[in-house]
Amino acid sequence: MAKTRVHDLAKEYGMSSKEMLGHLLDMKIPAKSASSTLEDAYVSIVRKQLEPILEARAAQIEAQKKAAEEAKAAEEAKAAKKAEAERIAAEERRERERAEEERRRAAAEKERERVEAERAAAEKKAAEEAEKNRVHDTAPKSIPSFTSLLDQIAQQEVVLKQQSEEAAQKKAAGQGRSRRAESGRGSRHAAPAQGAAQPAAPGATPSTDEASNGHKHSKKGRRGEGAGEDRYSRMAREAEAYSHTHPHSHVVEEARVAVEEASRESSGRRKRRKERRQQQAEEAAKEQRIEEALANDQDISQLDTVKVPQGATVSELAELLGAPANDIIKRLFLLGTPLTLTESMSDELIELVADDLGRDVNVMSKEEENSFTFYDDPADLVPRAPVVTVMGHVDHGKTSLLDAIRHTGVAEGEAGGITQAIGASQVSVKGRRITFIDTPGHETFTAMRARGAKVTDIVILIVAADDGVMPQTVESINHAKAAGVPIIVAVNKIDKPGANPDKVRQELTEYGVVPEEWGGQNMFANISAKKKIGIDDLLETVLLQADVLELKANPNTFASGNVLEARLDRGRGSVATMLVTRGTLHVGDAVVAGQAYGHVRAMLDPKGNSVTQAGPSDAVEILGLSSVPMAGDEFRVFQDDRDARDLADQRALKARIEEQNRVKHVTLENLFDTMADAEVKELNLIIKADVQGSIEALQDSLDKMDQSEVRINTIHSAVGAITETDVTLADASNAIIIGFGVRPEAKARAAAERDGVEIRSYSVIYKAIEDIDAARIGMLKPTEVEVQTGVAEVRDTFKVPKVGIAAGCMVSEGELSRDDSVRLVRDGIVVYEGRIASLRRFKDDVKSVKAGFECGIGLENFQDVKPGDQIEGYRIERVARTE
Ligand SMILES: Nc1nc2c(ncn2[C@@H]2O[C@H](COP(=O)(O)OP(=O)(O)OP(=O)(O)O)[C@@H](O)[C@H]2O)c(=O)[nH]1
Repeated sequence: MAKTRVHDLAKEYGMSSKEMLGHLLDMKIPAKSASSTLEDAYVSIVRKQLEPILEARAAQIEAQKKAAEEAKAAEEAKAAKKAEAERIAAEERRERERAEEERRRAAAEKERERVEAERAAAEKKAAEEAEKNRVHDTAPKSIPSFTSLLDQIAQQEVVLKQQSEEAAQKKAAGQGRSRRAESGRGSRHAAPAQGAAQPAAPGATPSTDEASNGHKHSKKGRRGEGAGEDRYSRMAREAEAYSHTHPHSHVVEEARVAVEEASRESSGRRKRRKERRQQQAEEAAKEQRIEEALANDQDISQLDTVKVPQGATVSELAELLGAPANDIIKRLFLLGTPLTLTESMSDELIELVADDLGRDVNVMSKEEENSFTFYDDPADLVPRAPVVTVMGHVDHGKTSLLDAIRHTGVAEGEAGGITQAIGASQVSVKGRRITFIDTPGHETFTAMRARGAKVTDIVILIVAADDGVMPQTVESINHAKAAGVPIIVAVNKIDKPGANPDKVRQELTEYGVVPEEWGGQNMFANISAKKKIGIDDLLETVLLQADVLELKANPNTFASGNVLEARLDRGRGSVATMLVTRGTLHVGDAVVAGQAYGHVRAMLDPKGNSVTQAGPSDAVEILGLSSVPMAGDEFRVFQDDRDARDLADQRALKARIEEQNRVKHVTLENLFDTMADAEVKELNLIIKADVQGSIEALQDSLDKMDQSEVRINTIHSAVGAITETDVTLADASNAIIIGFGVRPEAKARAAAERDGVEIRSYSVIYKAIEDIDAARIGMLKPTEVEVQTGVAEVRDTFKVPKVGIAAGCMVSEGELSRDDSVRLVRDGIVVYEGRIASLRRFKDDVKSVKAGFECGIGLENFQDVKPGDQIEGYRIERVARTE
């Protein structure tokens, strides 16, 4: 059903998420935060209820909009009116100036005419006088001479010129700047234009005009006068005058605002363009992600989800979500879980905070986090062998079936008849290969079996015909179904009297496993693993199922796949069984698997043959890794050695930080429980084992224990010897260290003694479970306690008649007694557990040897002693239970 998020709905209604959440609360509709989703039914209720509110809001918004528009229009009208008034005033002023100029010019003309008339009159009078003098032959002394008259005229002309120049200067004072501002027009060209501002005097003589303009103007300039004032000059003058008279004019202001707006718009456009480009790039990237996800059969609905590693710190989460760390701290505080930046968060907290922020997160386990995604062109894919896992109830015949398939005697060699680690084998049927992953069969190995189903293509469910469907049969079905792996049923032990294969078929239908012949999906084969009946038929069925699945992979690329099992081998170091799922793995390749890194030094196929390469669906054991990866870790080859090393280093660093944080790890659950039940006791454990399978088996059993009174916390678990770091961690967190098939290093033992940390070692898983259970009931009131007696270091070995190989030792700690139980430890791994066959000092049998003395030790039924080994002595002391 389609769902709508609260914040989307809020946005649609133009309200904040908070407001919407308030409405939802009023309507009693459950919604936690802005990102909570609402069912369609709720959404329609919300729409109905919010209708009146919406209408009122819409009306309000409309009214506001209208008022704003009206105010804007009024403002505009006012501005226009003001501008018009100013324009009219400017026009009037210009008109006045023009009239004044006209008047001045008319006066000057009148004056010139008067002077001209006077001059003419004077000339006439002078001429008459001269005629008179000539007639009377005497020169009258009182009559002005012609020269003086000319001088008089000249003086009058100077006055006229001065008047004219004054007028011109007055005008020029207002025009000078605008002329200079006039682009492409020099002042020499603009100057004649000022004369042209007045109506040109048709009768004006060149001399008069030149006199008024200082005789500087060219003919061209004078021609311009006739065409009226230059347009640009006038505009400039007007603008200048306007800006002077109206220094804060709204027009100027409006222009400035308009320019700003325009530039803002252009930067806004740029921003929008950039955003659009970004959006397009994001969409393209998303499309590609979707294509790749589809090609890899992934869930595309998860693409917008932020991936957060399990145990992320507050600052890491902030960075991943792109949210301020303070914001997250605040939210955590409100949730009642105050954490600092460097403290890690539980899965629930991460999800709660992210939900609060309206984000989708996927809290990834280490396995998921370390997984790689590859994309192959379909053209590069070629058919590959099926990978098969045999599952079923204990003793229904898994080992016998694998044995029958391999024609080897594995079942007889197995300690206690229980397969304890994932191995792999490969068989060839009709020229086609099938890879088998050998999963363990006891109930405690459920976790590992689940992983077996994950890496496999087909599950063979083995059901004993005499026993029928049992609890682990059902579990196996569930695991296979959860992993989406098809099930082929092998009905075993059909050789037994009373075997009823059809009854098995009938029972299985209840669990959705229906034979093809009955119209179902599952292929069935009746077999006898012991008598090797029907095995070929079963294998052919497997090939048939593989054909249906059309299994393919690209072999021509760098290799990747999964670690099936890994352990620390005393001679060879880290040994890992890898299943190649893609590409081809070569000797010499740089590999990263979990935190382990290294070059493939050597490769062995399931038969123990040395090989140089392994392709898709091949399982190989590889040597050369720096440390022991975890079963289930993904591995991949890097072309550049440095990349491989960097990735492994990063992961190791991250793991260390997480481990440090784990001690102060807080979960909501813890918090609530502690508050609810202050009496709750906790048993903290650190589990170290020789193989990952043992850890998972132990953990699985622990999880099933009743933890209502005592909570069992595994604060750390890993493959390898018990180290000083483990003891430090145990000390800091008040934990007990459980060693399964491993022993503490000398430094670790010393630290444990110093700090009072308890280390308990086991070789049988059930014993460990039993002890922990006992501890849980009585909060560690064990009936048996192991007491360490002494430790001897093997310096040399020698042959002793009847005893075999004996060890020349130096007792380094305590006192070793003849009756002590012992274990032989090599590189932190328990190689042997048993008793002392002989204890001697210089050929004499002795009862005990103290620290600092040499001795010869022979072990019961064990000859493989090597220099450097440690022999640890211990006694089991019984302690009476007090309850
Ligand atoms: N009669 C008969 N006995 C069988 C057959 N297959 C296995 N068995 C016996 O059943 C017992 C259990 O067989 P396993 O192969 O060890 O069974 P498993 O499921 O591997 O057991 P775990 O490893 O303990 O989970 C052994 O004693 C086998 O000899 C069969 O086809 N017929």
